[in-house]
Amino acid sequence: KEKVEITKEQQALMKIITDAYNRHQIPQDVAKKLLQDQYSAEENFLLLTEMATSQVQVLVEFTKNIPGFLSLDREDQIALLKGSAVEAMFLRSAQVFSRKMPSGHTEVLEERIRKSGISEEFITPMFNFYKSIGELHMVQEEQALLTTVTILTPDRPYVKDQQAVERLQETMLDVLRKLCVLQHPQEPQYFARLLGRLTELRTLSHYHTEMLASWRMN
Ligand SMILES: O=C(NC1CCCCC1)[C@H](C1CCCCC1)n1c(-c2ccc(-n3cccn3)nc2)nc2cc(F)c(F)cc21
Repeated sequence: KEKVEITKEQQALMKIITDAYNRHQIPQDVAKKLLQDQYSAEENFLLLTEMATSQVQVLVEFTKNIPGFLSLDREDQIALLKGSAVEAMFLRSAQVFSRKMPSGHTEVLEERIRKSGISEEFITPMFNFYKSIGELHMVQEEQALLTTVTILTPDRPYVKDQQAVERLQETMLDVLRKLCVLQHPQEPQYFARLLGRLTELRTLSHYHTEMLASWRMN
């Protein structure tokens, strides 16, 4: 069995990305807001647009800290951000939902989201995704690297130099793979499960436009 070891450079890379990921949290905690009050479908829709907008700004700031990202072609940087914004938003929502909360809070939060105005057909796939992320019990380094791998997806629309993005993504995947082996030694398939979530994430993100269009306003 080969000894898996994270190099000094990979350690430094992971620290930069994790610190940036933790620094760029959403300003006010939306989970707390949703637990405090019940909002109308219109208010929830507005809250979602506000959260999604601030999340995009957070995402732009975060990508500036991904070593090598700013060396990519400028237009490719924009194509990667545009292509990953919705996935990053659902991934962050899943991580917010999976956070350890006082008992009973997650159930209330789930109920508030179920009743927020999202149409029925999207509720199940969305919560299936949230729960499958929760079951992974990711450490924060894994969360930060998974978001980074999602942003550095070479086959987004309009990306010109896919090789350059692929090289960056490979670098991140190598660190993430080693981290998974070290963090979850009993589960050799953990890394593969983690990447499988990205497929589920992409599918969920295809519903995004329809989810907004079908928001049940009273
Ligand atoms: O604010 C949210 N997510 C943000 C976005 C940025 C980063 C942080 C979280 C929302 C929220 C807006 C108010 C109503 C109720 C939902 N949220 C969502 C969500 C629901 C639907 C959508 N849709 C996307 C297109 C159509 N629907 N996106 C996110 N899941 C959540 C899970 C939580 F634990 C949770 F706490 C909130 C969550």
